[in-house]
Amino acid sequence: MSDPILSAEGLTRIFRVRHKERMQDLHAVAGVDLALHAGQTLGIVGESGCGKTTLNRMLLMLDQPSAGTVRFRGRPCNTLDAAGKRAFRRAVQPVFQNPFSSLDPRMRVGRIIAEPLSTIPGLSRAEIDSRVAEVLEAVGLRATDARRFPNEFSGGQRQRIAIARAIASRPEVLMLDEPVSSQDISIRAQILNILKDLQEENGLACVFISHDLATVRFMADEVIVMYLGRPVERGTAEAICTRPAHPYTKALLAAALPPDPDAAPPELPPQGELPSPLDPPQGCPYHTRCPLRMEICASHRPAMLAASHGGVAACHLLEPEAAHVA
Ligand SMILES: Nc1ncnc2c1ncn2[C@@H]1O[C@H](COP(=O)(O)OP(=O)(O)OP(=O)(O)O)[C@@H](O)[C@H]1O
Repeated sequence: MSDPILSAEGLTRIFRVRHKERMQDLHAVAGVDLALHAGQTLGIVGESGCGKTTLNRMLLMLDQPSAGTVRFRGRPCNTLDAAGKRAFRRAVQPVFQNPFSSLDPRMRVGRIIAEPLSTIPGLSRAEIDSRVAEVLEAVGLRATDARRFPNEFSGGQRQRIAIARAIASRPEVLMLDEPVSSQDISIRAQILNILKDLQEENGLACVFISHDLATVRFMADEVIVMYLGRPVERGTAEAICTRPAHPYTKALLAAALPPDPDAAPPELPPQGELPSPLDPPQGCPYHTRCPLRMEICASHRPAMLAASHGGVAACHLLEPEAAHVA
């Protein structure tokens, strides 16, 4: 396989926050390893607060890790010089969740989309206009929409404008942070299909972040499931969604499936609330909600172990001596 375009080792972000009158460490992301190859889509899934956005911001070089390294084409991002950073900004483009706040309402759509093209030296006005028209059409809008302002468009159209801007500089990687969760259900499939077509036509690599495993399954090749800042399972989207090994992934999957009146209740509903990341449980971080917890889960954090689906999961049930319990 080719070298990864973007990769991370031991990526960790600790925020210092005031809690109950004293300063405390909050481990928003802890020890994430990943590698993104050309043309591949990596899904990152987990419920609100599990660290997805913080991870995305570090991968985009918008936030500094507290520990660990992000690499762009093998080079640590914190060693990139000005030219390296420009190359990174051109190659790695974000699409955020909310196109109402991510598009400047005072700028015409054409200027918004042309912004990332400023990282490409020597482009003429005509070349910029032609690329803007091309990407507007690629997302199903009209070239003449370049003259309009964002508030003249619906939410779904604005997200398409955000996608047009992201692809304008012919990036290698799209970083998609909940790109459809602020959209009406009827618009979601349309935007996901546009993204999938762009991905296939341009060989784009994508990081696709979502709380919804069904959406991630549609978009991603590989999936990392996060819980309280840590990866708890990873594998192919097909494996994770058909043969999940971790009880948390099973719970996410049950929540993502459309309700079936004839089906039995979900096998493993999670119990209780998500613990505070300021006071994470000892041992396995999921043990306080896990219906299959064993004694060891409260005291020992499980290592990532090979799962039968070919990926890995951090669960004591995968240890050979637990086989009789599973
Ligand atoms: N700047 C910050 N300062 C302090 N804590 C933060 C900061 N940013 C995020 N956090 C905390 O880090 C944890 C992870 O947050 P993050 O936004 O990355 O999660 P998420 O999975 O993206 O959730 P959501 O989908 O709700 O955005 C949360 O507990 C959050 O409160």
